[in-house]
Amino acid sequence: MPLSPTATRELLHQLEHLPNKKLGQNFLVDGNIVRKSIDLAEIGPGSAVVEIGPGLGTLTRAILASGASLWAVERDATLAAHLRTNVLPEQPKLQLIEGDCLDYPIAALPSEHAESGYKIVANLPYAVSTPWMDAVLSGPLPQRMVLMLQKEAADRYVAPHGSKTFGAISIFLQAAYKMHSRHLVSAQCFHPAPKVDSVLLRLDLKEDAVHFPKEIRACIRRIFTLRRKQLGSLCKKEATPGITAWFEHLLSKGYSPSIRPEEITYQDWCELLNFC
Ligand SMILES: C[S@@+](CC[C@H](N)C(=O)[O-])C[C@H]1O[C@@H](n2cnc3c(N)ncnc32)[C@H](O)[C@@H]1O
Repeated sequence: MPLSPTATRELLHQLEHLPNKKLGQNFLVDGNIVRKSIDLAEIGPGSAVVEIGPGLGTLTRAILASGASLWAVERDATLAAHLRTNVLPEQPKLQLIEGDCLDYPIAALPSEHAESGYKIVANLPYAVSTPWMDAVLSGPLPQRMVLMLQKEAADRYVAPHGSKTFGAISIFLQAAYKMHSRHLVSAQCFHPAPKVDSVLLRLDLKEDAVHFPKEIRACIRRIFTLRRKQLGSLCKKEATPGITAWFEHLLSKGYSPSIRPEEITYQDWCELLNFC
């Protein structure tokens, strides 16, 4: 396992591979962070786990060492070939596909595992973390996610209503997940060191998780593209009886007619489902 910057540089040299910035190739080189990710995930024999972007296979091997079964998706052809040659043959519990996580948000996880409870453990490619999360939220929802993320994205996921970063993704995530823990991770834990701050986040599925259907997620996303406008005029624009009735319900609860979308709590956004 290349758990030092030197070993990682050597392996990349052997593979004649330069880390690709566009694919967010910042490889983990810190054993403590790998261990922490596995501890937070609480996985073992019998667990079904999905990993996005296994890269050189560092986190991958640690997940497999726990005894879990793993489904992974890697977009980079060189890294996927490395994993097929050097990791797959010795790891019967690994299923790897070469592809884009936006097309395969939970890799090739079979539907029986997706329905009966699975976890996601990943050091995400930061550029696609939000559209990927949106795809994951289409369901079936994972029981737990332990994710390395750009701090800015993590902040949006857990932003409280009323803050500038509260948006559609905050509503969908907070309706379904509770944040168990959030740790800042130093840039020195990666090779090459990223220029942005990173956070390790654990999210656990709530017992009373609320799942927004696709059309309602699209409607809320449209509303948040005009987040500085008054919610009343945005609801009028949407022009559906459900959203009009929901807005009237908000007014009856004491919200001001000039309220903006970001000032509504995620719980009140969840009530939209009772009207649609
Ligand atoms: C931050 S690195 C993590 C690598 C490895 N898991 C680790 O922790 O060292 C992100 C990984 O995601 C891969 N990747 C980037 N975009 C992807 C996409 N759209 N779909 C699947 N994998 C992607 C990169 O090639 C890279 O291997």
